[in-house]
Amino acid sequence: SSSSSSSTSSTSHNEVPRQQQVQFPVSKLIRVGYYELEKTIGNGNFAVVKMATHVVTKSKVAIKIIDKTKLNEENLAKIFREVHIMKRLRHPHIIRLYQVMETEKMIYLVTEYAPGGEIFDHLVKNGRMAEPEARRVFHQIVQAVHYLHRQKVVHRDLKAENLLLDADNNIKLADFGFSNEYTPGVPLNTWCGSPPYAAPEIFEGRQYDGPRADVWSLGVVLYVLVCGVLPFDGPTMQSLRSVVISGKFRIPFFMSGECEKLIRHMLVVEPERRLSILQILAHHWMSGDGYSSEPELVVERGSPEMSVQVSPQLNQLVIESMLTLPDLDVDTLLQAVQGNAFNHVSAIYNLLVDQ
Ligand SMILES: CC1(C)C(=O)N([C@H]2C=Cc3c(O)cccc32)c2nc(Nc3ccccc3)ncc21
Repeated sequence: SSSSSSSTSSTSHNEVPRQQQVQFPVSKLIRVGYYELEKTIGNGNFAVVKMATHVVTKSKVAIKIIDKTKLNEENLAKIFREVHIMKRLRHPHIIRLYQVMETEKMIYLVTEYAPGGEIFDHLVKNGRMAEPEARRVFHQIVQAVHYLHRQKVVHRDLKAENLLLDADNNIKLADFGFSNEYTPGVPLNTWCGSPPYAAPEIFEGRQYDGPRADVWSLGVVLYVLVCGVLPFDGPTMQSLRSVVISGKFRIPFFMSGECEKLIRHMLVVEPERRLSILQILAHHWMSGDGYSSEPELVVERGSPEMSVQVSPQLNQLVIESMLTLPDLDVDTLLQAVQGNAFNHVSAIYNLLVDQ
């Protein structure tokens, strides 16, 4: 029931007291670690992803909650590989892993939250992108994949559904479930990714060069951004397979000549003849109409910025953490200060630094 508030000092006597809003009791807060769980943003077969807020920093994060008891050996190994890879990545256009919490039955991956959702949904809602917008977005995607390949990681599941957007409509590459480390020159052979984005050599079940297969998927992504539809599609896997292997796709009237050239040099059936990432970045369409590609800040692995600098702000924070979160043990603090930890204190530090 609503209670009428007896008005306070500011109201003169003849004013009718304000009807106070009906106050609902605060819903029962579910806390995991130092995070309060909020709405569900994704449901996978073994995982649910929820938005959450850090109780100290008030930062918004996403938490991927995985029930280990529902996973077989293979999927469990995939999760640990995903975590192992994400721990090594630090790039403005790749979702950042902040913290890993594990109990007997559950794993909680605390990551950066991308409020803009999937670029796929953005295309469904707004239709195909104008080329200048597609150029800005695709440039960020190529930079993220270029960074991955420099870290000797292939994504293997690049698709519009895994390209998330942050609050400023910048790209945040997500979902490293299929990604893997690779050794240049050593071919891979695991069938991966989403069929409409998969390279011909993968459909043929042949061994394939990881980075070149990612480049094919990037070609499909660029086509989707500019056209709003898939270049290769079909009612059955068999018909899709044959159209991909044929390498035949249609260029709509509205696509610029430069964009067509770039796409035709990425969607090449022969992996060896496909453009490399560097050639894509150097392509005329990528610079476009005076598109100034300012170099993005990239924290390379092993660089001094990568290891946590014990800064005054961290010291201050450690003290505050001790005060507000009494049940922190000392080695959590020590690990965080040494850097490359993914625990409560390093999460607080990195969430504040990124804020
Ligand atoms: C933890 C992580 C990286 C993740 O696993 N997901 C899931 C959840 C939904 C989903 C998807 O729809 C596509 C890819 C990844 C995901 C995330 N989703 C978001 N934002 C979002 C916001 C509105 C709609 C969709 C995604 N931020 C971070 C993540």
